Amino acid sequence: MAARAPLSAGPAGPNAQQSNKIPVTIITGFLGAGKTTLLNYILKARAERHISVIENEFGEVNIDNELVADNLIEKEDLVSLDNGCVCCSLRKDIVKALAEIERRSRHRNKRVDQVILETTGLADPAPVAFTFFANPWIVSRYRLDSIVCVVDTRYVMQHLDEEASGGINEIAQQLAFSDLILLNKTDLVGKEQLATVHAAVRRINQSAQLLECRLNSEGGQPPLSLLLENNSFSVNKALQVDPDFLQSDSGSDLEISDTESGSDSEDGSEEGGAEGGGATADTAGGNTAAGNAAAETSTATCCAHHQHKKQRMEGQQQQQAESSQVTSQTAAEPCSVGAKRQACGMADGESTEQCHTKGDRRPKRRRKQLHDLSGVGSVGIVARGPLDEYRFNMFMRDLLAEKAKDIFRCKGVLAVHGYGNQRFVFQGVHETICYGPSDKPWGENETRINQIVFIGRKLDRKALMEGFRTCVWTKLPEGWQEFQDPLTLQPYYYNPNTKEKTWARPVEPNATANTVTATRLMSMEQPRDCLPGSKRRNTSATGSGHHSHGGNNNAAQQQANSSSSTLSAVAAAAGVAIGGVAGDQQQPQQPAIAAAAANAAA
Ligand SMILES: Nc1nc2c(ncn2[C@@H]2O[C@H](COP(=O)(O)OP(=O)(O)OP(=O)(O)O)[C@@H](O)[C@H]2O)c(=O)[nH]1
Repeated sequence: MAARAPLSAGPAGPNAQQSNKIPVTIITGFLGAGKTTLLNYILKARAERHISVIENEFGEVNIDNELVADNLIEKEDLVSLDNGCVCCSLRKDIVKALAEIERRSRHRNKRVDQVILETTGLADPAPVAFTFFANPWIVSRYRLDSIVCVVDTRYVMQHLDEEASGGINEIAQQLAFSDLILLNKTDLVGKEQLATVHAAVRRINQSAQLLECRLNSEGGQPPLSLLLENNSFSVNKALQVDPDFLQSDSGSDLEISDTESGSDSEDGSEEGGAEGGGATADTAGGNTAAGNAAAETSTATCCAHHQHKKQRMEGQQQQQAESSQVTSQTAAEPCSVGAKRQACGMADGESTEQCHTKGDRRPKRRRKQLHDLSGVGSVGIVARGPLDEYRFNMFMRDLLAEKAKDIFRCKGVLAVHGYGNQRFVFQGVHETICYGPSDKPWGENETRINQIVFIGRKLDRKALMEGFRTCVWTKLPEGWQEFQDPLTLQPYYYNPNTKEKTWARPVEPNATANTVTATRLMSMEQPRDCLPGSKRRNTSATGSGHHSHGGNNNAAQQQANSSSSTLSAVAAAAGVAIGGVAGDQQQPQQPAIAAAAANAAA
């Protein structure tokens, strides 16, 4: 895409350069907080604004694509990253996604005014944000406008308390890095709980703007002007939260090598073939981006060689401690951020990016995020054929009665017997379940494929799959009829020939044998040799692949690739396509689906 038309006429000079860049808003927030609801609200309320969306979903089934698609003007406005988590393994894929957005924009001759990136509910936004400063191609075209964090006021305290002891607290990280924090679902909490959440959030982030809202109801949403284009992301603020924000690490997924500087190869455009073709063409065509990029690359890191002690935030207290520590360092150290800004001739009010055009070092990649979510994983289930409503309700009721605390999130797109073409969307956050019709009906001849994902602790893949199998509607065997108990509405079955009566639905043997399949349990636990302090930290896993969350080692990779039950394979066996780039065949590499599907069948 050639230089983008400015959104508004701005002053000449560096600020004008900034305003020519496409603003990017990162939406973060824990599982089920309301990120997709926010995104859909923005897409509905956007008026003339052309918005492209990057969806990153953990797990191998991408339900959010379905939930967002209806609000897109065109399906090409959505690029999905569904093979892992952007903060761990897919940062390079962000670059590819942006190159893809640009390619489509050029192809359709349609400008993009705004990009919104929705991260997974477990992502640390810091490394994602870092990508917007470390990658020269991105720096030349995009600017990080703000990080918006959505908070589920009903469950946030539970998660803050629960995980603080287990290493990195995902929610605390998300809160700490955000510029705007939306305290959502205020309809589900009382004043006291709201006050507790307010105080807890403020302890973690003193500077972000806080807004209470009800994102799923009209009148409860903040005005768009508060959400987009408010230019509130600040590198200095990010450095206060994490002194390592612009520091290097030893990984390879975002490394900028000498040969890559000033070229687009790092950005994925070279590797991505057609995906990134646009970016390459621009650069080759003498676009100033390459120059900007090289300049930015060479110095983005006048801040990058600050030798702040390696520290990661572990819960609120440490974050606060770091915050004050950094403040004092900034004031005292000759190589503090503030000092560097002056050394670079950067006046107050100038962006860090301008500062970075005068330095002498290129950035290296920020340390790869390491999650340690012991016992947390996800299971995706695909079931062919409509569900029996009663049995599905009972299955979910029993499951949540036993495991609501451990099931952080479940969501799905379902077909239910007796409802014709009506497609259903199923949403669960712990025991809060929402289940209703989707705006998009099933196509007349579309195969009914249910997709559902469970994310949580100690998931029993086999039990989930077998439980779900009992929910699939099957034709009654010869002679049986269905009745309903008038009091409980529970169905029962009667065979007038044999006079048999049963509450359990009679099923022909093997009636559902091949209709239900589940992904392997994708663990989010950090493999031992990737944990801090290990000498065997993997640096080879790059880009798109099937990585477990934070588990980017070869073993995990091999397991993922050879898994006979990945959802892609399952989906292939079921005859559906899942995830990938909506409306485009040029997708990130998928495993050999046919082979995997054969394994799955075996
Ligand atoms: N009661 C209530 N429910 C809400 C509100 N906002 C969103 N929800 C519901 O919360 C559930 C989860 O919302 P999503 O937008 O899918 O959450 P998410 O953060 O995108 O979820 P993940 O992507 O899975 O992490 C859905 O059932 C929403 O309808 C709100 O203000 N009040």
